[in-house]
Amino acid sequence: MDVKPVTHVLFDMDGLLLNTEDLYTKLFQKIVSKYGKEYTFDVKLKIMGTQAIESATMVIRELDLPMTPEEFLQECKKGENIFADCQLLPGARRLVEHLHQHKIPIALATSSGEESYHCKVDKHHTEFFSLFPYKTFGSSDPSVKNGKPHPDIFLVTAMKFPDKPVPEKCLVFEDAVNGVKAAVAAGMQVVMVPDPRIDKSLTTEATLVLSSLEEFKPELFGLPPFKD
Ligand SMILES: O=c1[nH]cc([C@@H]2O[C@H](COP(=O)(O)O)[C@@H](O)[C@H]2O)c(=O)[nH]1
Repeated sequence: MDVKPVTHVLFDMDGLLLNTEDLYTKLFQKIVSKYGKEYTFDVKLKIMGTQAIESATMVIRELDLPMTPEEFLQECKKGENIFADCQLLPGARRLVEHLHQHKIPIALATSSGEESYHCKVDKHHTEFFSLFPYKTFGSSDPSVKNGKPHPDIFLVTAMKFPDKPVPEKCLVFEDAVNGVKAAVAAGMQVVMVPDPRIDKSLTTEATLVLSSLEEFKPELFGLPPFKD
């Protein structure tokens, strides 16, 4: 594990900061059940981290659904209140507040669109996400030409920092294989906190693999250590 010091930190959102992946599974299963299909983890694995229209296109193709991506996204929109009471994942608050207190530049880089972000954040997490001065919403940001696993979203987000860090100085936190691939393609180091169902062989591109953000030691990447 070849670890280099970093100065800027970029966070994925779904499945990394927020426990929305189980909710996505419930939402997608509800939609595909109408066609007698099962939203398996194998299918989910391919879709996690991709942008809305790509997610819809892939699930339709994988499960052979008789609908257009637009129709699928309309169905998702009808069920989006499922995200309203989502929770922060263990370790997320402590890590983000710690970096904020130590004035480490941080940003949010989620493939979700801005509208989807608000469904997840507005009820309980506005104050927490106000700690991120820079945010990129892949599904609704035209400057993100290609979604994860392409590097665009992380390169676009890094350019939002006034001091324009080089990719090597950026550390990405991700849960999805597509997100890790995007970070590596962007030339950034990446800490992966994968769903336990993800096969170990799919985590080898990450700089470091943790089972929870609670395990993270900032000093490993030259960041200020936790006091406690
Ligand atoms: O079961 C699913 N998980 C995740 C996604 C997609 O993964 C992205 C999660 O964004 P991120 O991990 O970059 O925060 C969202 O765009 C969402 O559409 C999905 O479609 N289905």
